This record gives sequence, structure tokens and C-alpha cells, in this order.
Amino acid sequence: MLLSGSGKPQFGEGNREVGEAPLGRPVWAAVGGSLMSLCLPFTGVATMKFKSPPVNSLSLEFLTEFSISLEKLENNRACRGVIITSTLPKIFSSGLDITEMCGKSMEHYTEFWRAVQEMWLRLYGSNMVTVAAVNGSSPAGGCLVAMSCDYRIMAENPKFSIGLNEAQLGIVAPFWFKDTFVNVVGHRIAERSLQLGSLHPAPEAHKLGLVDELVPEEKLMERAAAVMAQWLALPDHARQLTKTMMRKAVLDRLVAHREEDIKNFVTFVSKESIQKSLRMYMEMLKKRKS
Ligand SMILES: CCCCCCC/C=C/C(=O)SCCNC(=O)CCNC(=O)[C@H](O)C(C)(C)COP(=O)(O)OP(=O)(O)OC[C@H]1O[C@@H](n2cnc3c(N)ncnc32)[C@H](O)[C@@H]1OP(=O)(O)O
Repeated sequence: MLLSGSGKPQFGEGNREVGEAPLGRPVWAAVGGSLMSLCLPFTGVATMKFKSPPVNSLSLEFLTEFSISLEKLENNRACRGVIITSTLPKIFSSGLDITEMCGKSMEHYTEFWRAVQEMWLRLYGSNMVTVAAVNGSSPAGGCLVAMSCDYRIMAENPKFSIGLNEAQLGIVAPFWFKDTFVNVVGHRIAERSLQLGSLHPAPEAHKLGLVDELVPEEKLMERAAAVMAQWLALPDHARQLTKTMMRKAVLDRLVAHREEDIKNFVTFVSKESIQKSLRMYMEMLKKRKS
């Protein structure tokens, strides 16, 4: 882990911290974390690229690095927006790392779930403009990451899909995944899609409003930068207060029930029936491959 939670920005060879140069002048900076790369050029718009092969699963380590990266950017006055994408071909993120939820201790499940919550609270509650450039499939937790951004642009490849497919794994999306989904697509679409655990191919996801626009893959980053410029043309304080007004109730709900939500997760994931479902799902993924 190359990012640290606090401390002075460093300006040296190799990996550098995102920060400000002496005299407060914003600098181009890159942070070469092991699971994501992050760069902040003079434009004040950071690009965060997931790079955790094979499928950018959200492991405890990944989630921790993600949250620390967001905290760094949030605290950096030079940074007003972040574009989130993946370096892997065909995969934005495969969602929560299922191996973190299989055969581990209660303490581990507690730590893992707290990290999932932390990532979402930081991303959904971010003051920055957040744009997801979804350049591959994005099931479950991957969909949550995209939905937590202010705007989603997806590569128009119908082989790429996105959605909250938890029901297909025999598990239930927690209330704050559901709340985020409802805020993006509305109650009726969320209700049907969640119950069926649907993964929507890109064109369908666009039709449902789960992603805001589709573009050819090679145009994704260019379009993300243009959207970002449009959002950043407004005064930050007005946009930020409006965002808070729209998202606060949903954020507050998790903050108020955080410990209870962890307890529920740990109890649920520890059940033998759930462990069995998760193991079978992992087996199915392996079989599908061979
Ligand atoms: C119990 C309480 C629950 C409370 C709620 C919990 C909320 C849960 C949220 C989640 O995010 S659960 C995870 C949901 N994710 C998925 O269903 C995605 C599963 N993966 C896929 O569909 C595919 O892997 C893919 C992402 C479409 C990529 O397909 P591709 O053909 O490119 O790769 P694969 O050969 O399938 O996978 C490569 C490798 O990676 C392993 N893997 C895939 N996804 C995950 C994952 N989410 N966690 C851990 N590992 C994953 C897969 O098994 C392969 O492993 P190996 O066979 O190479 O060892």
C-alpha cells in the first residue's frame, strides 16, 4: 500500500503522493498503489484506474486502498473531480471479493464489511464530481461503485453487463445498495431488477437509466473528460450542497445503523446455508471457465 491516511505530500522519485507543491501550486502527481493507479494533473481532475487482476474484485485490501485514495483526493484542494475506470480489458469490477466472504472468521467478516461501508460512504458522499467510465462488466459491488458516482458512461458493448445480481448468488443486497439503486433508476425498476438479480447488457442498462450514456469504448475517456468539464463549470459550493441535499438521507441511514448492518452481515454470511451458496457460486464460475 503506497498511500497513507495522512502526512505531508512527498515529492521525489518513483511513486509520489497526490499533493500540492510548495507555494500551494497544484502539481501533477501520481500514486502508484498496488491495486489502483491514481493521477492528478494540473486540470484538477484525478483519474483512478483499477488494476487488480484478474477481475478487480473488491477485496479488503482493495477497499482499503480505494477509501484511502478517495480521502487523499477529497482533502486535496487541487482536486475537484475524479474519473473512475479500469485498466483491465472487459472488466470494470467483478464486485465484492467472494473469497472474503467464504470460510473466514467473524472478525474478518466484521473488518471486511466495515471496509465495504467505508468505501461507499466516502464515494457516495464525496464532495468531488465523480464520473464512472465503465469499460467492462460491473456486477453487484462493481455496480454499486458505478452507481455511487454522479454520472455513468458505459462502453456500448452488449457483452458488458451491469446490475445488482446478489439474488442470483442466493444472497441479499443490503438496504444501502438498494437505496442507491432506487435513487438511480427509481423504485419499480429497482424492485424488479433486484428480485431477479438481473445483470443488464449495456444497451438495456442505458434504457433503464442505470447508466447515463453509452459511447464506443475508444471514446470513453474523452467523453468522461467532457462530462467532467461540464459538471465542473458550475460553482463547487452550489453543486456540493445540492448533491448533499439529494444523498444525505440515504447516507445518514447507514451511518445511523452501521453497527447493526455489520452485525446483520456477519450473522447472515456465517450461516452454513449462505456459505454453501457462495461456495457453489464460486464452483459455477470455475466450471463455466473450463
Ligand atoms: C452473505 C451476505 C451478503 C450480503 C450482501 C453482499 C453483497 C454482495 C455484493 C457482491 O459484489 S458479491 C459478488 C458478485 N459478483 C459476481 O457475481 C461476479 C462473478 N464473476 C463473474 O461473473 C465473472 O468472473 C466476470 C466478472 C464477468 C468476469 O468473467 P471472466 O470470464 O473474464 O473471468 P472468470 O474466469 O469468470 O473469473 C476469473 C477469476 O476470477 C474469479 N472471480 C470472479 N469474480 C469474483 C469475485 N467477485 N470474487 C472472487 N473471485 C472472483 C473467478 O472465480 C476466476 O477465478 P479462477 O478460476 O481463475 O481461480
